[in-house]
Formats: sequence, structure tokens, C-alpha cells
Amino acid sequence: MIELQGVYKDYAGAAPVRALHPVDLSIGRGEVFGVIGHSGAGKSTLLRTLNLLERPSGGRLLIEGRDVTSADGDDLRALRRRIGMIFQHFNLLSSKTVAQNVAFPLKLAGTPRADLERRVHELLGRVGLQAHADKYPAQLSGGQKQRVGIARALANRPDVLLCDEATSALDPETTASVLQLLGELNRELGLTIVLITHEMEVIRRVCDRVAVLDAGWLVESGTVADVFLHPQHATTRRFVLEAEHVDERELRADLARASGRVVRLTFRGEATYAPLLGRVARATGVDYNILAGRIDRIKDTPYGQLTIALSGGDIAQAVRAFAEAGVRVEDVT
Ligand SMILES: Nc1ncnc2c1ncn2[C@@H]1O[C@H](COP(=O)(O)OP(=O)(O)OP(=O)(O)O)[C@@H](O)[C@H]1O
Repeated sequence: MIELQGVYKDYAGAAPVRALHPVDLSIGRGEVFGVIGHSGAGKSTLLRTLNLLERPSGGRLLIEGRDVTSADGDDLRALRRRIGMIFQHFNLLSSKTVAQNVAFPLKLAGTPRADLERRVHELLGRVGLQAHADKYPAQLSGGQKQRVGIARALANRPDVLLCDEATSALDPETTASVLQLLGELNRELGLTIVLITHEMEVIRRVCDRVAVLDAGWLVESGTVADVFLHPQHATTRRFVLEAEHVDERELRADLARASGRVVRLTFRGEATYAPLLGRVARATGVDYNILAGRIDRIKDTPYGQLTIALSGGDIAQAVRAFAEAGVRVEDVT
């Protein structure tokens, strides 16, 4: 659906900045793709190149195989209609009602009046706001405002929805309901979603794949499970530890105190629920001491990750037994 080939971005000015170093990236149709990074990492810049709100300084942007890097005029307008966008601070028109906000892009596209009212009604139903059609943005909660933003972005039936920190201004419960709505839109409309965030929780809940940006460099990308269960880059590792509320120094101190062979076991899917630890311990005579652990879900897939110290018995045999049961075993040093 979307392909970036060596796209980079320099901002001119008194102190020129390379906000984005050359990025190669493919985003498939119907995917929910997340980009995570700290403040200033280049997330907004990357997202805004996808609908050419920022022109790349170099490289190529392809939409369904067509090079649109230099699109302008009618081509640019057509591109923007295919790619909707929602924002952290919603960007609603405060002097217009909910229904008028949603109608706005339809009017710009020249939708006939009768179709327009039907479509607005349908869109407000889709985001659960039919009862609020005549309210003004100031009368809505943050979550409701973002739903208006989503309805407006969907008005012209885009193929892609770009989400610029769309839940960063919302409390956790409202964040969950907006993410659930995005998940439904992805499944039911086949909408391709690209979102940027600094919160791993957002990625974990809705994304299929993720890219990690660090100081303008794309340092890691892959399926959410692969990237977050086995992070390769220091920045990714920090995001994972932060999300799990693990203090890196305390973790190191705990590991230094542990005796025996310390391993991290990663269970995915059904293996998460198998009573494997006890079975392997009995069969091999190994004792295990659990140092850290978490059982959770990445999108719809359950996973478990346990850091354990193995001692006594046949440790090599225990490690083989875990691996044979489909559990990934990594030594922790
Ligand atoms: N219009 C601009 N002119 C000059 N520099 C810019 C401009 N926009 C962004 N930058 C710089 O480019 C770098 C990347 O900014 P960008 O907004 O893409 O990062 P971000 O990851 O989205 O950060 P945040 O989460 O804080 O919004 C930063 O150093 C920023 O100061």
C-alpha cells in the first residue's frame, strides 16, 4: 500500500536539521503499522511525509506502486482524499457542530446535500456519536472529540488513516476505547492504519508491525511480537522496560544475586498456558527460581515471558525440553 524508498527529510533554517535519515519501509494494505520513538525522534516528520504534508528532501514515496513523491494539484488532492488523518489535539472547528465538522470534508469534495446528510448520519453511527450531532466540540469529552476527528477523517472513504499521537491527550480508559474503535475500523473496513506514538502500550494493543525511530534513524522494525519480546536495539529495550515498569538497575541487581543459569523463557500462543515449568522440573530434577515474569497479550496473541534461575539436576536437558515445547530460551547475562 505504502512504500518509502530512502526517504529523508532536512529542515532548513539557521540551524539545519536532518529530522529523518533515509528510511526504507513497506506498509501492507489492511495493516496496522506503528512507529514508536521518543520526543524529537522524527515520528511526526515520517508520518507527515506519507500524505506529503512534508515533502521528502530525497527518496521516493510510492502508494500502491505509483510514485507520488512530486504529486501536486489534482493528484495531490486525490492522494489526500485517500489518506485521512487524525491528530493529538483533534483539530476540530470550534464554531461548528459535530455534524458540521464531519460534513466539512464532504462539502469540500462536492458531495450533494442529500447524500451528505445520510453520510454524516452513517459516520456518526459508526463512531457512536449520533446523539451528539448538534453539540459543539467544547461540549464533548476528549474521547468524543477524537471520535469526531475519526468520523471526519473517514468521510471520503480513505484507504489509509494516519494517526498522529491520537490517544496521547486521553486518559487510559478513553485511550483503550479509541484504540478499540481503530481496531474495528481496521477489521471491518479493511482500513490501513499508520500510527505514531511514544507509548508502547498503544503499539502492543493494536499494531501488527512496528518501526522504532531513534534520533531520526529507523533502528528496528518487524512484527510487534518479535520486536518487543526480543528487542535488539537499546532504545527498543528501554521502551520495553519502561512499559513493564522495570527499573533496569534493580533488575541487574536481582540478576547478580541469582545463582545458577539464568534464562528468559518466551511462550507464545497456547504454550503460554501449558504447565510446562513443573513438568520439566520433575523430569530433569532442576529447581527453578522465578526472578521476573509477565503474561499478557500482543494484539490478540497471548504471550508469557519469565526470567528464571535454573539450578541442580540436568539443566541442559531442561533447556532442551523447553525449546522442544516451542518455548524460546535465551541466556540472560
Ligand atoms: N518545521 C520544522 N522546522 C525545523 N525543525 C523541525 C521542524 N519540524 C520538526 N523539526 C525538528 O525535527 C526533529 C524531529 O521532529 P518531529 O516532530 O518529527 O519528532 P517527533 O518524534 O514527532 O517528536 P514529538 O513526539 O515531540 O512530536 C526535531 O529535532 C525537531 O525539532
